[in-house]
Amino acid sequence: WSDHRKRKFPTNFLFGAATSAYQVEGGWNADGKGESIWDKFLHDNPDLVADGRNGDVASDSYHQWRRDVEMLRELGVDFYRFSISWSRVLPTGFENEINEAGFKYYDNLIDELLKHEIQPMVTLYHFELPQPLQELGGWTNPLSVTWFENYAKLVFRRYADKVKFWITINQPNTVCMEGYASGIMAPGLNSKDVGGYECAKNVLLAHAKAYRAYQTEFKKKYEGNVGISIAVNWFEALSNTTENNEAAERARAFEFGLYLDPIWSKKGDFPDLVKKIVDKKSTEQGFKTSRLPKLTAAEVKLIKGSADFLGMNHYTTFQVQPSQTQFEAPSVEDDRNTEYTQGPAWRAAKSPWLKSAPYGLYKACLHLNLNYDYLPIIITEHGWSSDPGLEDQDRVDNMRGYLGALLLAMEDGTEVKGYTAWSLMDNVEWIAGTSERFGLYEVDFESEQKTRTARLSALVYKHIIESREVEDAWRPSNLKIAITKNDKKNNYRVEL
Ligand SMILES: CCCCCCCCCCCCC/C=C/[C@@H](O)[C@@H](N)CO[C@@H]1O[C@H](CO)[C@@H](O)[C@H](O)[C@H]1O
Repeated sequence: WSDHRKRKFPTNFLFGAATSAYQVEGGWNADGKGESIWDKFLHDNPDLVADGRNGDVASDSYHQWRRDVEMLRELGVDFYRFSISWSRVLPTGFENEINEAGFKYYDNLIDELLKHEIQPMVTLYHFELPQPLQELGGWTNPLSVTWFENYAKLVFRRYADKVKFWITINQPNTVCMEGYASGIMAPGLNSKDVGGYECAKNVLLAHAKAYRAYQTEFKKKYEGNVGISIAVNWFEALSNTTENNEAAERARAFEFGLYLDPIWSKKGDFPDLVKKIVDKKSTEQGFKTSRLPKLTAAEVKLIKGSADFLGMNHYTTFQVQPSQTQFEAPSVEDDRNTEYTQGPAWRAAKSPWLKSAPYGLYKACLHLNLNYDYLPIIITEHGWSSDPGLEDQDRVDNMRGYLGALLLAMEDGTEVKGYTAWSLMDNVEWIAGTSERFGLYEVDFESEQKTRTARLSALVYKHIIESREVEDAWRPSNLKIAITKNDKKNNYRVEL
């Protein structure tokens, strides 16, 4: 695990930084933008936000996008992962009413990126459904599959010539289980028994329809890649007992297998383990049909193989044992029956769920290799939360630890094509507001321009990108960052 051989990222490995629309853009109702579920959720529940800062203004990227691109140039990244706000371009969610001013914002951003040879990696859906669609049931309505497909096609049509990396949906696990089951994210539904699973089915179908549409209409001409980002944190047994090993297997199946298996497993469909548990409990609980919806043979076929790459969002590791308390039933929690802890000695970030355990990334990568036949991966998010402050040594240590683990996983056969730091800048961390800072750049939320200043981690990341290696002892002489010409900039056409 820790020999001292020098390992380097290959020259065609891509480095990037990420944000999402609600978290950075602000301009929540500017120039004809419609209301999204996050606008409504936090306007209706202001007390939910830890420090009261919601996404109304956020980091003001709606106006500060030139500075954002300048920061990306300072870092020397190959690509910028950002999301399009569905409500900004289609205020009602439907394609009959297009907000040209909203599209203009993304036109400007994309053109500015390309002008500086930074590739746009566009996420079509990062947690923000247009509110009018939520009022029709949101992702629990089977029509959501068509709503998303139509929206995706419209955006593909507009940008297929400029955007070569697409992510359909960010973290279906979060969208469904935190939005519809636990309700701690928008739209805040508490449908612990059925809603989360219905959402999972529809989100997967929506993703697959968008993928197939790209294949049919755009792939040949534009040769872009379409993937999906899934939260793949690592879940392992708290100790080596049969009960704990089985609980860890359940955690992996419910937390990410539910979304990975239908796309990448040999037979497609939801994991057998999840089907077996939910089907059995549903019968015992008096349901006539399983709370886990069935995928028809045609749906299994549609979803299977519907991605050019896995966008892996990885932050941390959880140690798993069977739940020590009885969950309310019926519920996803009761189905999964797990309890998570984290190593007491692991360094803790500002977010209560986030501790540093780089070996977990290595194990997760090997797990994916073994179970999903060496699928191509781009790390589409990894990051660390802190208090404000420019000397973020913890973030630096975390990034170095995880990039070191990634190099080992690649050496051991994992097909990783790129890495994305979350986040380019401080932003609205959902209900944590701005109380948890994830940025390589600090944002002064009190200032008029939402002034951005490079942290130590920005300089270290820049050095890693330039040198393509992780040097623990490297430190800049000061915290000034400037744009350097990078002749070796990657040509983004990655072979997947
Ligand atoms: C003894 C302590 C044990 C702590 C156990 C806590 C149990 C918590 C239960 C699980 C909670 C899961 C938390 C994991 C969350 C991340 O995977 C998720 N937040 C990643 O989402 C992306 O992360 C960014 C930073 O949070 C976010 O800003 C971005 O929008 C998301 O795409």
